[in-house]
This record gives sequence, structure tokens and C-alpha cells, in this order.
Amino acid sequence: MTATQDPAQQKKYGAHDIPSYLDPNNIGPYEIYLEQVERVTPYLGKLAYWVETLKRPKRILVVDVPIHLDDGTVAHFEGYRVQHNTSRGPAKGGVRFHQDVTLSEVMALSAWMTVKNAAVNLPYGGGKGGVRIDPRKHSTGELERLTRRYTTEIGLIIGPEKDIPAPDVNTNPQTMAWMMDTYSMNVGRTSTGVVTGKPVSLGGSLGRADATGRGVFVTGAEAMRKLGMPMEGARIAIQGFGNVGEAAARIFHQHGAKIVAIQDVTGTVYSAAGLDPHAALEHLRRTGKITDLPGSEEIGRDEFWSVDCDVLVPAALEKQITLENADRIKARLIVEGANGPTIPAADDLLAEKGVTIVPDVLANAGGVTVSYFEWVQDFSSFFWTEDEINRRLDRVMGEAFLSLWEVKEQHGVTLRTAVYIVSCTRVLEARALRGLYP
Ligand SMILES: NC(=O)C1=CN([C@@H]2O[C@H](COP(=O)(O)OP(=O)(O)OC[C@H]3O[C@@H](n4cnc5c(N)ncnc54)[C@H](O)[C@@H]3O)[C@@H](O)[C@H]2O)C=CC1
Ligand SMILES: O=C(O)CCC(=O)C(=O)O
Repeated sequence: MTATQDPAQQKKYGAHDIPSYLDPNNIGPYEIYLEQVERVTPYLGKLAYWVETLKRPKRILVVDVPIHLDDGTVAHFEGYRVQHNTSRGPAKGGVRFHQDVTLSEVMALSAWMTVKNAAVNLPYGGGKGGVRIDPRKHSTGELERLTRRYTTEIGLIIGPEKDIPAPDVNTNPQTMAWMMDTYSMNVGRTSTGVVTGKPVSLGGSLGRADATGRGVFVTGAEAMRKLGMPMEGARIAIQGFGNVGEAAARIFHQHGAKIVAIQDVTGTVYSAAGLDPHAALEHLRRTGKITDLPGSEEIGRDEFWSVDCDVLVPAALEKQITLENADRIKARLIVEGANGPTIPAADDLLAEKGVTIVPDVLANAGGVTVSYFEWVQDFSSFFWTEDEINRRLDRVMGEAFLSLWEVKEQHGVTLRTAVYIVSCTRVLEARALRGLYP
């Protein structure tokens, strides 16, 4: 069904064609965030006085990133670092390399970091960075030069006490090692705390690689308990099989759930009997694609949304769940591993259908939580065991889920609105206490 055929939309706009600028599916990432802030404002009481703070990023840096390509020519890429808010501490959030990166997207991702960090009570504001580049079209040498030049360009505003980048889509521990090395060369000392998600041998933390997927599992499992859904045999469909999606699939599988569908950029595979995430990863590494996975059948990209499942985990990109597919989703529970996968109009439609959503700003906060542990370990040069890290992570995520669920029940709102109530209150309390004058 298209947006124009959707009865809910027809009720809102009339039964004729919706002009594209009114089509809720066309909403931009920062507009999604602004709408989420609008929705929470009535719950902020006196702090609503300060709400404009949440709508405006504190600082935006747009940089030109020129590099020598392997063929000797020079190419220019546009990069960004946005510090949405620093009221509660230094900015914190990942760096994305993707061909569709825009300033609006990075502004939204940065704002969602502010909300997320406050949701799990980390002493951080929110930041995010990105470079518009298709990394699949570049050699490792070109990506290293890009990363180093980008780091130098944003070096003006990052630092262990100012703004701490980390991995996001298409960046990884190696990218963080290059960023750490470049920043360190520029400041004349080894500065491990400038980025997190580093390799363990360079001051990275045990447990960081799986942390986001683990947090998706912990919050998903808590939500299933609340909804009376057994884990054993629960059918899970996962979009995105990278850092977040692969770990989430593996951990759900370890706990007895059945991974019935996996979609990544190369295609979609399905098996009613369940897929083995270990075999899927091995197959992906060997062949470079998820399709042709033994024991699976390939289904169409759009069919993914209609798959019979109990839990849906979007763990790829923004704006995946829209009015084009929300009504076909069969899951009772959606756990948002990705940032911004659901547009607000689809959020409403799913709420009406009785689908529970564990929102991105809670579900995927496990990554930044272990990033925080990494930063603390780097400052003290004292490293914890993986067991210790996982125990602390499980506790932070589990307790955050339960207290936010209580807020949801108390106000009779969705879990997303509950998280925004708590996070925006925390951020604006800090803003109000700090005041405005230099
Ligand atoms: N890496 C981290 O620690 C965190 C990541 N996130 C969010 O999780 C999401 C995924 O990030 P990562 O796993 O780190 O990225 P990644 O680069 O490791 O993996 C991305 C995955 O998405 C798939 N994908 C890309 N475009 C797609 C499309 N159009 N349709 C279906 N699949 C597609 C890719 O094939 C890949 O499997 C992003 O929204 C990111 O912002 C959120 C919190 C922390
Ligand atoms: O680990 C971090 O600092 C941030 C990870 C991130 O980019 C995210 O949570 O979206």
C-alpha cells in the first residue's frame, strides 16, 4: 500500500493524491527528530522554557576532505562533525562513511546521541560525524588517507574532554585506530581517549564489538518478558547484518530464539526453520553476500517486511519503517538497533496496531555505554575483564529499560515518548542549572 492509499493518511489529507511535500514518508532525518521533540514538549513542565536548546545543534563543522586516489588524481569528499549538545558533558557519538550522508542526517544522528546518552545517564552530550563517500568503491589505502585527513579537519573540535568519536556504519576498530593515531600525531602525545571502539591492543575495551547488539538483546528480552513472549523459539527478523545486526542475531540465537530472516544491502534470506547466524557470517565473509546461504530461500527486499515473525530488529539505516510497509509488519515487538529506522507516522500506525517498539535511543545504547567504559578505562589506564564489562552493561541496559517502562505506564505513552520525557528532562535540567551567560 502506498501512502496515498493508506486510510489513516486519507483521513488526514483527503482521498486524493498527497503532494510529495505533505507525504509523511518524505520527512527528513532532522525533521523526524524535531517532531519527536514536539511530541514530548507537553510533558516537560517548566523546563519547556528551555526546549529550543534541544532543537538547535550547538556546533556544526562542515569540512572538505581532499585525498590522493591510488591512480594519482585528487578527489574531494564532504565531511561533517555535529555537536548537538554538551550540557551534560562532552559530545559523544560515532562517525559514518556512506554515500548518502547529508548534514541533516548527521544533525539528527547527533541529536539522537544527546537523547540516548541521557537515557542511560551517561555523562555526555551528543555528537556525530560522517563523510559522504561510498567506501565499497575505495581501497584500504584511500580509506586510511580519508580517515586521517577527516580527523585532522575535525581535530579543531574533538578531544577526550570535548568530543569523542566512535564507529558507526562502515567504520570499525581499524578506522578508530587511524583516527587515534592522527589525532595523537597532531597533538604530540598518545591520546587513547579521543575515540572509542578502538582495537583492544590500542586501549579499546573488551566487549565493545558486541555491545550494541548485546544491548538490543537485553532490552528486547526485557520487553518480551513484559509482553509475555517466550524467548525459546521466538521468531526474529533482522535487517542489517553488520556490527549491530550480526551480534544481535547471534545473541538472540544463543538464547533459544529463531532467526527467520536476514536482510542486508546484498539481499534478503528467509527460513521458517531458522538460520544459523554463525553460518550466515561465515558465508558473508566468504562470498561477500548474504544471498545463496545454504538452507535459506531468497525473498524480495520488500517481502522482508511481511515475514511471519514475533520480533523485528531493524539494524541498518534510518527511515526503513514507513507508511509503505508498517501495516504489513506482523511482529508484536520491534527493537530498533538502527538509529531512526521508524518515521513518526509509522510509529503512530504501529502503536494503533498494538505493536510495542523499543526505540533506538534505548535499544542501541549498549554501544555507547561500553564506549563510556572504554573512555573511563583509558583515563585510568586500568582495564576490566570482559565479564565485568558485560555484567555492568547488562545492568545499565536492564535497569534503564525497567525504569523507562515505568514512565511509559505512568503517563500512558509509547516507550519512545517515555524515553524522550526522561532524557529531555535530564538535558534541560542541566541547561537550566548551568544558565546562559559566559
Ligand atoms: N556500531 C555501533 O556501535 C552502533 C550502531 N548503531 C546504528 O546501527 C545501524 C547499523 O550500524 P552498524 O551495524 O554499525 O553498521 P555496519 O556498517 O556494521 O552494518 C550495516 C549493515 O546494514 C546493511 N545495510 C546497509 N544498507 C542497507 C539497506 N538499504 N537495506 C538493508 N540492509 C542494509 C549492511 O549490508 C550491513 O549489514 C546504524 O543505524 C547505526 O547508526 C547504533 C548504535 C551503535
Ligand atoms: O559508541 C559511541 O560513542 C557511539 C555509537 C553510536 O554512534 C551510536 O550509538 O549511534
